[in-house]
Amino acid sequence: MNMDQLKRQAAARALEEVRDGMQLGLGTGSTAKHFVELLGERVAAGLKVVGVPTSEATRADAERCGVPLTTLDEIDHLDITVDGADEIDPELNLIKGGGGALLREKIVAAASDRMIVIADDTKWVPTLGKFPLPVEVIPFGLGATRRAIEKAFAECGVSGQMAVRKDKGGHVFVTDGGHWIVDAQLGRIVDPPGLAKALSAIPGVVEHGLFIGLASSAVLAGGEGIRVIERRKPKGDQE
Ligand SMILES: O=C[C@H](O)[C@H](O)[C@H](O)COP(=O)(O)O
Repeated sequence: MNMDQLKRQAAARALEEVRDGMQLGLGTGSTAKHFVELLGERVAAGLKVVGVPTSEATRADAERCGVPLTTLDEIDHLDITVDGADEIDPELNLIKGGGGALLREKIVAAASDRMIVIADDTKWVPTLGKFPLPVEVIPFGLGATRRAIEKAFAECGVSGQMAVRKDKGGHVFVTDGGHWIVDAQLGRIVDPPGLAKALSAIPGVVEHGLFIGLASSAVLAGGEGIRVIERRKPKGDQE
């Protein structure tokens, strides 16, 4: 089975949790796209749900697949968000934002009763950090923001190269929110909750790709089948 088939399997397993009448957060990326497509098939067969997309790309996919959409202004909570991840650790802390959608993804995940992370099992890591950590920043004053980020890294016992993300054409990548992304090659993040807190406190940092205490479960598809890992601590508990 190839990687794409594994991603689709994980998406199909998460879909089993969806019930009629649910309000869903729709993640972004190649794995979440499978979920939106499979959800669209269920909607066509009569399932009644509404979704809040976490990016313009997912909005377009959902519209194409016939999934009815709403916003967090029109509804007051989401039952489940299903989203992919770039790395998942045994505490179900995540690195997200490889596709640049981390800000909306985090807003949507935080508004959800449950967040189910779907992935092929190569995303499962003992320690976060091999995948470059995306930090979404305001372009104004970027030099000062970068220095503050470096200081936060040092205080949290990590260091590494930082680079402003570029698109395929070599232009600065601009997020759906109109911001830029700095990717930091940290290697090994020893204290993800501590680093998340330090980055969130920096003016100029809009959001970062550390998702701490947000995932309720992870569905990992691998050569030997599907593993579902439940979070031990309640949602929002960062200790
Ligand atoms: O910004 C993008 C998201 O955080 C994605 O969920 C993450 O990058 C994983 O994407 P994929 O399923 O394509 O590996």
